[in-house]
Amino acid sequence: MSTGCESGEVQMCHTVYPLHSNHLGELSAGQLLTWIDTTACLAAERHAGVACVTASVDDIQIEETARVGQQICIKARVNRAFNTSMEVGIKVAVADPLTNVQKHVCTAFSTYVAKPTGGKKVTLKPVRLQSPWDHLEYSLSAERRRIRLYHEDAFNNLMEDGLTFYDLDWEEDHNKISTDSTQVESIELVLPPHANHQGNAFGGQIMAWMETVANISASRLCKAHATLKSVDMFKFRGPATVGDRLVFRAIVNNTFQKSVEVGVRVEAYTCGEWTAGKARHINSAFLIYQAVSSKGELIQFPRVKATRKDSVRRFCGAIARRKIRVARKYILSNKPEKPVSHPWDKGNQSYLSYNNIAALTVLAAKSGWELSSTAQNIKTFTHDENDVLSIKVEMQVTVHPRPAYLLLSDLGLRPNWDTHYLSCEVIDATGEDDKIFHITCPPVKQNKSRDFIVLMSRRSPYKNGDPYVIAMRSVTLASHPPTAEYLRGEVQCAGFLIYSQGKDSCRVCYLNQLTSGIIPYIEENLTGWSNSIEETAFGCITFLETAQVYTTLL
Ligand SMILES: CCCCCC(=O)SCCNC(=O)CCNC(=O)[C@H](O)C(C)(C)COP(=O)(O)OP(=O)(O)OC[C@H]1O[C@@H](n2cnc3c(N)ncnc32)[C@H](O)[C@@H]1OP(=O)(O)O
Repeated sequence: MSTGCESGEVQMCHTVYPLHSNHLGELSAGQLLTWIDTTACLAAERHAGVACVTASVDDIQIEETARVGQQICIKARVNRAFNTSMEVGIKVAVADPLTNVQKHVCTAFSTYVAKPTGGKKVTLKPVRLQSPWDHLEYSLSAERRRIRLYHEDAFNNLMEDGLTFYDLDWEEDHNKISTDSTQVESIELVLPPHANHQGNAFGGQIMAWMETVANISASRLCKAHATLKSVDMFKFRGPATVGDRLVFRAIVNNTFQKSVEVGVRVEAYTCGEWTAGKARHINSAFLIYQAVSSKGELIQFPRVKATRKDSVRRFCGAIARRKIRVARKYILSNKPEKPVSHPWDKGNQSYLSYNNIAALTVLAAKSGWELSSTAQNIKTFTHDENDVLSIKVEMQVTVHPRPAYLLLSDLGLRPNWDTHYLSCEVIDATGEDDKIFHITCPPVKQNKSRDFIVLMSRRSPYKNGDPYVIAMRSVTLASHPPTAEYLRGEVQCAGFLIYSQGKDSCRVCYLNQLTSGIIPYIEENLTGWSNSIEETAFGCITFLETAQVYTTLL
């Protein structure tokens, strides 16, 4: 292990030996979590100059598996010191000595608190910022801290909604499974090798034990060897010390299409507390597993049957956590985005119009949409693939599909039902079915108002059963360049598909493949602070049901 360079970075390198791996010869997730925690804590202590404890660990997505014989390199550094706590950023890579190929395993952010000395809290010195990267991480860490400290409130908000906004019987599915057989209980005694010199059990060791029981629980449901894909944000509520008995209880909370969430609760007891049955709840964590079939494909899971009060709470909790995870991933990602707008000129108009319709049709047909809420006649879904997040809102409307199509494709009417639209005017057109709109939207988070230049292409069904399609994507128009008045945003792929459901009823699906220009408008919804998506959908249904009378008169 190196002592770190000038920048305060601490590195740990290991060759993966059989003792670090599972029966498949892959580095065990528990061992990885232990190394991550140790390296990060040492980076924190290097900055603080005193002993530190792990307060919390943000979501970790594990992108690559390391195998026996490969080398793991963990780099950790303090991004920002707050008051008594600091954020440590960790990067893990795996290298194969035979091929020299290096791959990214995961990025993690942990918070460490300097242990009080002589009963007094230790105020940390600020971090010395050198490179532009240091400055970027410094400012992003404040945003991450905000989300971290509100994590519990965000979760509680979503749970309140979850119970009102999720109808467990929304689909008739007789293949739903019970998770009762996935309950696992295990006990560990904290011995000196599991603890630091002050006798506190290492956070990484506790995480490794949690992973062991969670893995057993997930494997029982998968009927295959489960692999840890991600760890939800969690906090260390209180310490465990040498001599404590730690009881771990795991159970599968919910399944998504190709993953399962396992919840693990850890209770600590001294010998006396053990006999008296007085538990200290020191940690709860939620781990996401996947499993591969004998054909090498990811196993698809049936839905979970939640009947008892407790299993309903765990079922809804898993959906709420998934929402927060997805939101965090996209809100905090600072990956550069390629511009999505193409110039709208005579040479490519038909191509852009075709592409507009085709992109929306392909987005709608994708598999892997995860349901996030159900409420009366509205269902919302998310789709998270290759770092692209999309949302879908399905609305049941008692309107013939044709008036719904005419009303929704007249974007000038949209400010009547969608508060995210301030104004919308036609600025160019090649006919009734392909129009360019200039849309303005209200400011979010003290930023300027945004505007969008959007091509709307619409098509009636060619044959019975096809939907009406209204597609939208950004284009650039030389006559309407970005101005100082607005932040110019972009729409990658959005719009409506309207399916007939009998004489006077239709299913309207709104889809949007999110870009950084759109995320600010639904960020609070994604993180559980508002129901703006559902409220807008209610507005849309009411608008269609009351306005249709006018279109039928046309
Ligand atoms: C070598 C390897 C060693 C590995 C190290 C370990 O494993 S240690 C072992 C595992 N970890 C533990 O045992 C820790 C158990 N937990 C605790 O002891 C305690 O919960 C705690 C010290 C972390 C926090 O205690 P309190 O909540 O009472 O303290 P207090 O409210 O004053 O908060 C102290 C600082 O922590 C921050 N803080 C509190 N909870 C937080 C959370 N979930 N995520 C991020 N930061 C948090 C606060 O904002 C504050 O920062 P500011 O002051 O900056 O505003």
